[in-house]
Amino acid sequence: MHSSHLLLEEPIRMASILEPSKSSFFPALTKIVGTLGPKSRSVETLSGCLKSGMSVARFDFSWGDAEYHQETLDNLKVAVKSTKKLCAVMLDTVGPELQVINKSEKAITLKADGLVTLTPNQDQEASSEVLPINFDGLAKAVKKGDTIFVGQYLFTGSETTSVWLEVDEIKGDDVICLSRNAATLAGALFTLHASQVHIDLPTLTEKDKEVISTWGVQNKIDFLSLSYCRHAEDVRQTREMLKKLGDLSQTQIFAKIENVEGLTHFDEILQEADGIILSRGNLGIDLPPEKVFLFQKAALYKCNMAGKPAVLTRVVDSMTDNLRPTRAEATDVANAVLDGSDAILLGAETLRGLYPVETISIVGKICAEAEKVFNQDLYFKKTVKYVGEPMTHLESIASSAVRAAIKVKASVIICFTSSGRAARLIAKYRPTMPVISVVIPRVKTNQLKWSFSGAFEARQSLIVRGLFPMLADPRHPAESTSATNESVLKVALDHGKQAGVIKSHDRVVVCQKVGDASVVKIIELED
Ligand SMILES: Nc1ncnc2c1ncn2[C@@H]1O[C@H](COP(=O)(O)OP(=O)(O)O)[C@@H](O)[C@H]1O
Ligand SMILES: C=C(OP(=O)(O)O)C(=O)O
Ligand SMILES: [K+]
Ligand SMILES: [Mg+2]
Repeated sequence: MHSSHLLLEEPIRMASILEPSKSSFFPALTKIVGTLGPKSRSVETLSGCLKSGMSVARFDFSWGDAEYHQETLDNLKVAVKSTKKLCAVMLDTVGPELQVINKSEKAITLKADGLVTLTPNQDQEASSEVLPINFDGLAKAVKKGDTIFVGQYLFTGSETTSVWLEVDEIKGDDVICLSRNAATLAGALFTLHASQVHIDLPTLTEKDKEVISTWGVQNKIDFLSLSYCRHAEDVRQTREMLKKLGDLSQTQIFAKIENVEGLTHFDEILQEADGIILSRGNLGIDLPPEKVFLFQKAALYKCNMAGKPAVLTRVVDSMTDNLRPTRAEATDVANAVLDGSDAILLGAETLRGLYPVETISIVGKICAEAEKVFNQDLYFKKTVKYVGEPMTHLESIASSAVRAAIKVKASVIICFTSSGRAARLIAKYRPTMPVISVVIPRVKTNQLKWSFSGAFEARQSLIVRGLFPMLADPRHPAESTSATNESVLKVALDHGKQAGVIKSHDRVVVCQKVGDASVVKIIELED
């Protein structure tokens, strides 16, 4: 059993597999993003989600109005306060998503080998023969033989509510399709995916812009998930827009790659974006099944080398209705970690699933097991080689901190940072222990009032593998004199001890600036 991503050089003792894992304060280094909805919006459930390891909450504006999402977010804030677990907020756009309009919400039955017409005429009632859609350019975009997929929002693939259509004929603005399987479309929202077809709609729609500039601004969103990102220009335009929205100039843009168009422009998109979401729900139907794993591995590698966080979606769909993942899903979660994901995004599982808390907990446990056998040594060498020489000073410091921490078996790395850059660079080298990133607030002014930076930077590390933020007291001056360094370090150590990640006699690696010099120091605790 030899795989370069695994640290299993010796044949492992089978009995050791059965040894129970030690529980720790941090369920896993890998982060979990939960999509919030009907089954995950009470304060009680949200508290459970936070305690079991969700550190980013995703609000998907493909459905639901601003008021509904606000109620959920307000409950989340209550849960954050009572559990004392930080959680970042991600707004997910609608983008050029095609949807079936079923006003009556009556169930629609489609027969295998039956014909069904997709029409932009929304005055027509949805029925077994006609499905009205929200886009009038489909007839021009597809041709006979193309594949179109219609499924329940966040379809899991195992429902009988999704249908595979083959384009049979184009008639004016209508597209007549042959249904390849029988299905009953039940529910309020159906999305439509035309495989490998360019949809001539903007990546950021008017509705998206409105939601971002109202709901997004009010809630100071940490992340914008840019659905159906297809070009680097999509990210640049979104960035321009955010810049004009006050605090949102600090919002990070995560480009969601969901189709072949995004895959084709992946390198340029990665350069512009702050992070990437590999949206396997849609990619899994846009790509031939045998190619999905290849894109996953290649894209994660590129994100890792660029030092940008990568999020993978759709890992345990079957847990929407079940307490245990399938064997394939359980293995898939572990492989996501070994392939280099920073975070796992749960969709239907937390949104409308029966077991949101249990799902987060099980995914976290699988991630933690996989992290233990991740071949950090090989990964580290590969990354150093990729970066080449000369390294920037900061990158050299960051990689040295990780190397030192592993050599002395440190229990944590404590990294001082204001912009978050140093902590992100440490995470890039995938330390095997948690990194407490102590974000030192900086005073800023817009000539009207004073405020402190740091909150965005702290929350934005909640999506990066291994980083656990702590916001330092703003009364500590930002300049790094040795007296302030010592007092902030003491607070960080106390925080680590309270959390149970640091014990007496542990070694801790600290990365900070002393005067003008960046230093990595190793401290050994007494009691
Ligand atoms: N307020 C601070 N006190 C002590 N050291 C700091 C502080 N802020 C950053 N550092 C250290 O300075 C170096 C540069 O880190 P970086 O995150 O790029 O800083 P900045 O926030 O100034 O961009 C790193 O070694 C980091 O640990
Ligand atoms: C998360 C996904 O997308 P959506 O925004 O449609 O839920 C996905 O396709 O994997
Ligand atoms: K969406
Ligand atoms: Mg999707």
